Amino acid sequence: MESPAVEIIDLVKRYGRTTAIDGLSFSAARGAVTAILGPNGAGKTTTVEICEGFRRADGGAVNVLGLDPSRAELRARVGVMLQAGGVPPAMRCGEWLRLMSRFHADPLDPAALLDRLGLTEHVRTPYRRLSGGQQQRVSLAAAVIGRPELVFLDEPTAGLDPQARHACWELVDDLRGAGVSVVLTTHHMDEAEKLSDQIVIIDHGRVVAEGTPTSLTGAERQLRFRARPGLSLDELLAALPGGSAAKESPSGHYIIEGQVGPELLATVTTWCAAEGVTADDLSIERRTLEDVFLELTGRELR
Ligand SMILES: Nc1ncnc2c1ncn2[C@@H]1O[C@H](COP(=O)(O)OP(=O)(O)OP(=O)(O)O)[C@@H](O)[C@H]1O
Repeated sequence: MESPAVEIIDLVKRYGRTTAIDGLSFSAARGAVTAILGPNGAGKTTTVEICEGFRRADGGAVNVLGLDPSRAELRARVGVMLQAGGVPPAMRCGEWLRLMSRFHADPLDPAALLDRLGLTEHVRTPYRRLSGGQQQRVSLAAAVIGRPELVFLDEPTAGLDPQARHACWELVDDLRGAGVSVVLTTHHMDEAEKLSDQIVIIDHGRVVAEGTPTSLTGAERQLRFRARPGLSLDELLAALPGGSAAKESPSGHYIIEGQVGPELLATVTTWCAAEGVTADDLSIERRTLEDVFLELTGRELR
């Protein structure tokens, strides 16, 4: 049987007295997009850098395309987009990409790739003169130029404007369409939900949840609305069908769960009217990935 694109078993990584990765295990399937999510400092970049062969683990096992990440033969088969840098500052981005393409047997056309990522007018611009978002796009292009079997993208859309984000999403979709395995990290929950087949949420160097976007968010719908903070939900709960739940989270945002149908909707709006409040932005929708993420990893800042 073919090995997964990435297999991580009981991974441990320490920096001095900090245990950054603490027994992490998950697999990323071939031909799929796997998103690694987690709060700042959760261990995403460390994990990806170990998979890329840039860092050594202190324990556990990592296999990339069935091989140890340090194996030189992986360089031609794996594309890597780093969170920052990696490009000589004085190098023009067109030149850089042409140079990168020469390391590969069957590269993509550098000019077409730059065009796709909206960089054509900057081909002669030295890397250091590009904006942060443009530099990101050059790094993304360099990661995929060699038609890799597997691509690691560390926060590929951080700092990108909406147009560039969409171009990046399309590129990731095309990679999947071409059978490429993609492992990415992101802080954008909408991006993870939209792009990925599999999501792994990590915190404190361990997996706290994994699954498809739908298996994580569940199929059940919620009723949500905004109103003044501090409404007393006890009376509302008493009026709702048994098995319903009501909470205010965060302040001024109300979420009602249960049999979300006409009866529940009518009860909530009638109750709001009796309280003299208007239920703003009232909607019925599934839990979002962000809800799940915050429930699992908490609301404190890291
Ligand atoms: N080179 C290093 N030396 C010492 N500690 C480090 C080093 N790199 C990371 N750490 C620590 O390891 C932990 C995990 O960091 P890592 O960068 O992997 O997290 P992350 O999930 O990628 O975070 P972010 O979302 O902020 O990019 C953090 O506590 C961080 O402070």
